[in-house]
Amino acid sequence: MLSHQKPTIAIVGGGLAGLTLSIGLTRKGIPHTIYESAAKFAEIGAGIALGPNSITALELIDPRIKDVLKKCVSYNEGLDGQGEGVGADEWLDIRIGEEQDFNSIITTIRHTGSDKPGRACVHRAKFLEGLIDLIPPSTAVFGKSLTSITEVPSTGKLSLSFADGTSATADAIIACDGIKSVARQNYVLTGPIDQKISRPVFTNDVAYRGMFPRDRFSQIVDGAISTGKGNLFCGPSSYVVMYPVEKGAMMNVVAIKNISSQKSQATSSQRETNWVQNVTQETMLEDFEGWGAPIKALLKNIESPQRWALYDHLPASTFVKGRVALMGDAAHATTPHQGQGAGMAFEDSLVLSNILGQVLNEAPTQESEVQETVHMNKCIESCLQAYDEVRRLRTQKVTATSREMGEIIGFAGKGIGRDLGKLKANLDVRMNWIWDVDLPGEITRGVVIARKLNSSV
Ligand SMILES: Cc1cc2nc3c(=O)[nH]c(=O)nc-3n(C[C@H](O)[C@H](O)[C@H](O)COP(=O)(O)OP(=O)(O)OC[C@H]3O[C@@H](n4cnc5c(N)ncnc54)[C@H](O)[C@@H]3O)c2cc1C
Repeated sequence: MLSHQKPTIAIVGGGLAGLTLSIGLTRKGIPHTIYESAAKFAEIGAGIALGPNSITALELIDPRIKDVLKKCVSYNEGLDGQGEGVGADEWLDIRIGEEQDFNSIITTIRHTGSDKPGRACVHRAKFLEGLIDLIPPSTAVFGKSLTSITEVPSTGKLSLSFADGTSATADAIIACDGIKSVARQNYVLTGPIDQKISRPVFTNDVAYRGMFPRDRFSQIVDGAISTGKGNLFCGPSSYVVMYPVEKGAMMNVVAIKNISSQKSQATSSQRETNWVQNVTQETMLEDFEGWGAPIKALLKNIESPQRWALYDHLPASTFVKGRVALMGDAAHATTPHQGQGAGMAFEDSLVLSNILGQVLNEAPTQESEVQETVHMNKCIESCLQAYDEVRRLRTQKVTATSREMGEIIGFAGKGIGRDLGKLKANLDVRMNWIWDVDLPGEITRGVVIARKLNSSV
């Protein structure tokens, strides 16, 4: 009797998607290797907000992530270490950012009816450090920049070629190589209609980022903005969001401007071919003319400002080709307006690691090595198809509604504009479908689909 063959899985990219998938696969006992192009795992020193769905996904991927979060998560001020207490359901205060009426409140967006706090924020680099500790040693190989994927008919394996001239083989490839994904452009989406879909699309939004020690922040805004919770200020075609990170020691600030109406020299898309540009403070401040003094003061205190062009993806017809799947930003990059890009990557990791874990582990042993390979490959394909079916529509809806969110909080929402009553009515409920997802139910749905596909001839 043959022993049961375990597939080898290649994860391309060790960002938040690749790392959480690796943790999930490890928990399910599925061997894998991460191929990362950089010399080490790295994240930028900015904050990231995690919705209730994101926290649930992380905790279900591996309960040890709870401990990682405990060490670095920040909740609204006054809540205990579990994020419980008065105001635990609050996500963001939405306020007017313009000089006139500065700081007047439009609404407080809340997440009600769940045990998860409405707001949880982490410092990216610190959170990443904690995740790295959960990856078994020798799981990752660095300096491996994927250039192409090919099938090897003689062995039934997939071959990964890297920029340094080396290659590797695997039974399945999960591409977590980010918004500019090579796997997306060169392997999964190569059909005639995929040219535009496979590449990132400039959304006409640009972002500026700042991080301030809490006391310094209070001094700059002269106490006008609370440091105890998340605040989002709205302005014309723009918004500025800020929230505490590092247990309240630091304040993360992100200022976003939609520049589609700035027609000065060339079209905005022609101008934003550089993803990150160094700009002068004057250029940055021009984008926030007419804003309240505390916001302008914050922007003035961002040293060496950089302007990040924001991109997302048009909806792909599939995330999967054979035994290669796209995950995280490689599959469905989104604007940050709903704070859900990483959250969707965590949900992907949870669903995919569980489908693979359950369905691969229950596959019956075959009589010959050849049959074993054929059966295992079919099983992998079924799992990836099921992942695609469960994850594609939800994640693409997040990308679409995120663009809408940007318009709404920039006073340009269709049928909403500057009507504060309509704005409140929309914002109060728009996140619920994202936050209230039944993740265990989604896993079960995926497993059922995979089993069904696997049993069909
Ligand atoms: C301004 C801004 C604010 C945001 N705020 C939030 C927020 O508050 N909440 C939230 O949930 N999300 C937020 N996001 C989105 C979030 O940052 C992303 O969705 C998330 O980081 C995607 O993770 P990823 O692992 O899929 O991709 P990435 O982080 O891009 O990681 C890709 C990895 O693959 C590697 N790689 C790339 N190409 C190759 C290759 N060819 N071969 C091998 N390795 C490769 C890279 O080095 C990298 O390590 C925000 C995004 C922006 C721009």
